[in-house]
Amino acid sequence: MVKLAVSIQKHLGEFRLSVDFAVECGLTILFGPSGCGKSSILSTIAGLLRPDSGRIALGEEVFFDSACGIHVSPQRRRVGLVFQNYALFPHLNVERNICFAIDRESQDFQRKRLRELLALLRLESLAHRYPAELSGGQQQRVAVARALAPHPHLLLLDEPFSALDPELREELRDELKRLQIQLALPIVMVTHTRSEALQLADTVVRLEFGQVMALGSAAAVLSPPPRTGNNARFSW
Ligand SMILES: Nc1ncnc2c1ncn2[C@@H]1O[C@H](COP(=O)(O)OP(=O)(O)OP(=O)(O)O)[C@@H](O)[C@H]1O
Repeated sequence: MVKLAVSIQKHLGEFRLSVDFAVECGLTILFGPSGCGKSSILSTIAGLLRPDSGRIALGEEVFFDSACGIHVSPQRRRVGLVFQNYALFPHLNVERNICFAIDRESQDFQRKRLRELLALLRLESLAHRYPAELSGGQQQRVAVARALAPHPHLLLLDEPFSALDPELREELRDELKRLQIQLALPIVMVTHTRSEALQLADTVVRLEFGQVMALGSAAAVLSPPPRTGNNARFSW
């Protein structure tokens, strides 16, 4: 199985991120309270944020290694990233939002890949709608289709369900799990919702104050909180 290994340090103003973890690829959840460094970790894996030092590798592919002077550009990492707000282009319809991310080998290739992605994310009937004409869940599916378009080796999701109502969250969690299994694609997802982590995770990395506090199965890492302490910051 491919392993994602992240061992990095980064100063962000007063905040110090210092994490060292390796996960077998499946669905990994980065879990922790607001401000603990989850999104910053995703950004370093995607290549949008450069660590001060350390190493990031996915299997044999080294994305970053300060000791060897390696910093692969985001475009060359083959990492798909879905932001919290989905970041769709408002002036492009669903089809064109997705096509934007498909390698332009040929028109036939592009049409074929577009059909595959529309079917995979169940978006066929929405292909000509604009983002403003879609529900939050539909926008999220378009964002995932766009992230998958260039055949990434890793998919990163930053709180993908945060804007959705509870019923839709449940449905889309199931869809995500289906996708992950169907595509055998490693996924790293950020959440601070415990139920989400319990339902989805093969591995949970629990973070606090820019550091890894625990790593393991969801059941092991997310055991019920003690009665005292400041766990109120988590969504238990
Ligand atoms: N460019 C920056 N300059 C200074 N501080 C930053 C910068 N980016 C992030 N930070 C700080 O780094 C810390 C970690 O931020 P990050 O967004 O990674 O946390 P998070 O766990 O994803 O939070 P949330 O769950 O609220 O999205 C925060 O304290 C944040 O204020």
